[in-house]
Amino acid sequence: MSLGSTAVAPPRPGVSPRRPGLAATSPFLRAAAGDRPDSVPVWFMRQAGRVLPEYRALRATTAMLDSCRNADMVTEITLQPVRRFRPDAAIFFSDIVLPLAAVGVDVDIVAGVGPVVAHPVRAPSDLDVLRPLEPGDVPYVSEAVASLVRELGQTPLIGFAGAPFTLASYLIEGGPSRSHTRTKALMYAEPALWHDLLGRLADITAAFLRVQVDAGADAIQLFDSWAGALSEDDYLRYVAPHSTRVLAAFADDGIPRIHFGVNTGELLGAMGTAGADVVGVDWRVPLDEAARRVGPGRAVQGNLDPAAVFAPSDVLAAKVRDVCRRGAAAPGHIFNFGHGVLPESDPGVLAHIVDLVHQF
Ligand SMILES: Cc1c2[nH]c(c1CCC(=O)O)Cc1[nH]c(c(CCC(=O)O)c1C)Cc1[nH]c(c(CCC(=O)O)c1C)Cc1[nH]c(c(C)c1CCC(=O)O)C2
Repeated sequence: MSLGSTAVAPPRPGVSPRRPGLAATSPFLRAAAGDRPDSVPVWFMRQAGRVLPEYRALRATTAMLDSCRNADMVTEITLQPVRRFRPDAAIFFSDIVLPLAAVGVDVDIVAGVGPVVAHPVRAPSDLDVLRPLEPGDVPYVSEAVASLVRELGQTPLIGFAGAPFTLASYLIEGGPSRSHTRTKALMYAEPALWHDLLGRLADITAAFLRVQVDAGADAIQLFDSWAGALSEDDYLRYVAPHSTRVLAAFADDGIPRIHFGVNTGELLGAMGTAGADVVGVDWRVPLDEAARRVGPGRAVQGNLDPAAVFAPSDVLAAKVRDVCRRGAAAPGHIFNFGHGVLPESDPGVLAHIVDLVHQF
């Protein structure tokens, strides 16, 4: 398989290309496929970085996006939480804005703030910078994925990307936003510009995921973190067609596709229909109810409140068991938080949660 070519990879149903047999043995891959492994698989969104002193030490003198462009650092940071917590999957260390920077968008990640875009998208000419992403734009990604697949042994690697709506929000607002006001204003007032923008972002997202999958990623997660800001009607009209196109590009790869957003209780069915094998659920909807909303044939991922790590240990244990019990209502369940690990979390408590889930 040539990373430099645009040829479509041959289908490899249910089998990891670099690690044949993993699909049958990995609890994470089995649950994603709707099966019930002996123990409930668990990993944590944002497990790579944030809470680990060894991450902070490694990152001390390197800017966030520069660390994402260094294959050795990406490999090491991805492995750090795997060594500490022994989760059932690793998540690739990168960021949702990395592919935007790789095609030439002037974006940086400001500590404590998040992504900041120098020239927000406001007019048709602002779209010119959003050219297609080529594998050669992100050589460090294929290099890091390949070395991780060698290092991880039996632990599957999750590749990821930001979904078109969430990326569009950063591009239009110029940075993080609570209300997504400018984003919605453009969506309602200029539908042609909106669909041109989301179409370009879908292409970039699919190309970024393709690089990770062709290099050996065993699963993908599409983060539409801010889709919960939309009504179902608007989601279906303005967003779902583009996310569907991204996920459809991996229909023949035989790898699980996870689709996640925050505050998406009313969108769970729609996000599943957009082409996911696994729907990520935040902590606001109990998992048995979420499984009902997602509908048959799809697994769920979630959904412990990330703030539960600050609860007394008996309260935490009861909450973990409750999530596991309710998750059994779905065809498959992957334990996770309902959103990313909070930066103040104690790494020891995270390791304890992994043990609790495995003992369930
Ligand atoms: C919205 C979003 C972003 N990035 C991401 C999302 C979607 C997930 C979600 O909803 O939380 C996804 C992401 N970002 C990062 C990962 C790495 C893998 C992982 O551990 O999950 C993943 C999967 C690394 C990161 N991305 C970022 C950090 C922190 C940078 C640092 O250590 O200084 C990490 C480890 C920075 C970032 N990047 C972004 C934000 C909001 C921030 C936080 C800013 C801050 O609080 O300082 C954009």
